[in-house]
Amino acid sequence: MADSVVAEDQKFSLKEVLDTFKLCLTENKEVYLEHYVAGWRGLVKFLNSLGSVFGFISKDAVNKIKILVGYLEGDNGSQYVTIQSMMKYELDSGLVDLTKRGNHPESGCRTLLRLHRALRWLELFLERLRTSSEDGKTSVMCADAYNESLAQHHPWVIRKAAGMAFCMLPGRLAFLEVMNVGTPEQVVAMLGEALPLISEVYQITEELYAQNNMLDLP
Ligand SMILES: CCCCCCCCCCCCC/C=C/[C@@H](O)[C@H](COP(=O)(O)O)NC(=O)CCCCCCCCCCCCCCC
Repeated sequence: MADSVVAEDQKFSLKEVLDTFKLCLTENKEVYLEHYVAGWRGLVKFLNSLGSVFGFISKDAVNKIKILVGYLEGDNGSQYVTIQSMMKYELDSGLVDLTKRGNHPESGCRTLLRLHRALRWLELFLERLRTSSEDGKTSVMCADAYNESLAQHHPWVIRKAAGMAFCMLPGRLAFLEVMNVGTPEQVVAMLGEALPLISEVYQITEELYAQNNMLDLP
């Protein structure tokens, strides 16, 4: 993918993603948009390294990353430092389509909500991977995590395409290897470190959207 947001030749490392999620929270538990987006960039790198069947998924993620980077680097970038400040700014300025898509189809809030839902999938999937046995099937772990989370927000045709892509996932060992951490035991240990961070960022964001009645933004 010739894309400046996620260059193809960059190698994925789980450590890098872990580090970006570590940077995500401010002292008073707000979520830095810059690091959140950087975490997603790292994950997309991983997805790209798995092959072109996942292209339609990474393309959508990259589009959403680009929208958010556009805001971060735009004239009102200072309003987009944290998810909290973004939400306040967009709501106060009437920049969010709350019930149906209209003048603001690509608000930061609705765009980030899509990635946020995908973060729940990631959390569920990585937890399955972490606790799986040697003969565990990544395709099944991935599909179970998806059905429990993101699938509820996707129409039939996307669910179907996603289901087909999952079947192309490498087996557990090969999968752990692409993470570039070391032995399977070391990957499992690092997942154990990464998951609470991902989970905390997810929970904080989820509560924020819930408090503002924005969990169903169109
Ligand atoms: C490792 C295998 C990767 C499987 C990825 C599982 C998620 C499957 C998602 C399928 C999304 C299909 C693409 C289209 C989505 C959009 O319709 C839909 C709605 O957007 P809209 O309201 O703007 O229309 N978009 C979304 O829900 C956002 C999807 C974002 C998916 C990002 C997935 C990144 C996966 C990263 C893999 C990392 C693996 C773990 C490594 C440590």
